[in-house]
Amino acid sequence: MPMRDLTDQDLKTPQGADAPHLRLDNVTVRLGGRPVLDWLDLSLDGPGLTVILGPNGAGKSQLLKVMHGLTEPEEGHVTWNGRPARQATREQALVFQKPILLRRSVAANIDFVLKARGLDRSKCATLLKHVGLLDKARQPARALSGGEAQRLALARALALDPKVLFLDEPTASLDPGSVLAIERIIQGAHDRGVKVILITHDIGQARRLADEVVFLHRGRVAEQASAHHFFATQGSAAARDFLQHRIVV
Ligand SMILES: Nc1ncnc2c1ncn2[C@@H]1O[C@H](COP(=O)(O)OP(=O)(O)OP(=O)(O)O)[C@@H](O)[C@H]1O
Repeated sequence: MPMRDLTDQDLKTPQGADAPHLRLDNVTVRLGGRPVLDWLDLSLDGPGLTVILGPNGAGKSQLLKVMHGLTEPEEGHVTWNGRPARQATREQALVFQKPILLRRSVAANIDFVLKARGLDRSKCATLLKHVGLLDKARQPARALSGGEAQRLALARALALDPKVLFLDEPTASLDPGSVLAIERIIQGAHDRGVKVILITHDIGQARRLADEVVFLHRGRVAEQASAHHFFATQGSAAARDFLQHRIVV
């Protein structure tokens, strides 16, 4: 594995001329004969950490896939800085709740994406150190614990120097220590100017990390507000019920 000293530059996100601007207009996705995103409108402007909250089945994961350009909506448009979402995927990285790792070493999982994108392969060690996995570099990735695997998935995502990082429940079913370790990595990316869009069911995590909250209900944006405002005063009964751990209808 190529090794060299750490530099600040290794983890610095290249800043484009613009902070990212996302627009979804009238987005509809139907699955199994029913709309899971239903004429949805949403704008996310500038950097910061946006948390997407909502009950099970609200359409959060589908929304993330549409924003990332992985799924084409049947109706409507998704644009990043005016370009169709599918043309912006190389500036973005997505981490799923259950990371899919190559049957190779921990280091090879990072090296693979650096090589594939023609990026500086010598930053592999830097990234592994950043997520606390340098001592496991030569171990099989498939033997990592859930929390370690998720940290490797984050390192692999950060290897792409994304301007936007999509995270779909990255800390689900992890212990509190692992959750905090991953939150520190997410916060670090946010502090370096990466736009982070995070789905979580952990309200404490949303309070700790969010600059802005988007509350999704039945495939539509029920609320969008600064985190401070959202947690102080919810504008919809659905969001109030959600925060009070009541069943959202
Ligand atoms: N392939 C599919 N075929 C039919 N329906 C689907 C399919 N994938 C997802 N759905 C439905 O779409 C709806 C939205 O799913 P999605 O996974 O986006 O919800 P979510 O808000 O992320 O839920 P959760 O919090 O449980 O992860 C759900 O009702 C789900 O059952």
